Amino acid sequence: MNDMTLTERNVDTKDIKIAASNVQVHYGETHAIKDVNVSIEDKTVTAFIGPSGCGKSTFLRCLNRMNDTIQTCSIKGKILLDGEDIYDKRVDVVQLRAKVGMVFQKPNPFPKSIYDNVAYGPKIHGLARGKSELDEIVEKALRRAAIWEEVKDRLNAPGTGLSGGQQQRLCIARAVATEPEVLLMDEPCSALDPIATAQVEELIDELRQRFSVVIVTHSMQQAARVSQKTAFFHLGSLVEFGETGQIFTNPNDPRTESYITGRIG
Ligand SMILES: Nc1ncnc2c1ncn2[C@@H]1O[C@H](COP(=O)(O)OP(=O)(O)OP(=O)(O)O)[C@@H](O)[C@H]1O
Repeated sequence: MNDMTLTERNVDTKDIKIAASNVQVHYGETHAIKDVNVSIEDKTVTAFIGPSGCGKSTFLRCLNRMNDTIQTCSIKGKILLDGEDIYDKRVDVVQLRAKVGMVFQKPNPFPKSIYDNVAYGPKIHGLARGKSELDEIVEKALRRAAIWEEVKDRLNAPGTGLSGGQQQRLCIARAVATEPEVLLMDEPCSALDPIATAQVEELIDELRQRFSVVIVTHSMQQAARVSQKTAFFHLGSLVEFGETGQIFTNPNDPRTESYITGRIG
């Protein structure tokens, strides 16, 4: 190995996981996303911030075609996952959503056992060859979501019987069980108390060792704590995107500054 190779390896060039270009979203007449271009890096937490109604959730949902289910919603532009167009007609949306998993604002476990909540995805995607392999996948996912110790003795109890914070970690376990490459989180802590929020935030930091996490949050403190990259949206436009530290301490755009100092929002 020569010196050149060593130098090149030391350069922090993260792979681009998702590249969105010229994305426009309409709900009927409402122009919700206006010409957004952004690259989401692998093994990075990217936070989407901005005032209510600015399009954060809409844009997040474009990244795994969650908006497909909304009749009035039309999307233009291009979103590439590892260079492949996710809106290509040949894309299997169920497979896409296994690769690009999602955790919602309100914990939404299925009305099934804790075990079945996590086993469901791996089962439908044929990830386990038998019961013991499925057991292993379920345990691994619950461990990764930092909830295994709390539920290992009651795997057959209903998921809906857990506390809010536990339910949210169960939903994270369900999302990671299919070995996603990207995890989208839409205000995942807004229904949680400060202790459960801290647990989920810690978990987000661990999850990014394995894949890329995109989180919509209303809490600027949370964005500053968990993310490395921040995107500020305003009235459907992506106003500013950059290193989280820079966005919060030295924003380039006056609108970003107004938002982070509490003047708009
Ligand atoms: N299903 C829908 N049908 C019609 N309009 C919608 C729909 N979902 C969102 N919108 C509109 O699109 C715009 C962007 O909404 P979106 O929920 O993406 O914003 P947001 O930044 O996530 O807001 P919040 O922080 O309040 O959740 C808003 O004008 C909203 O009213």
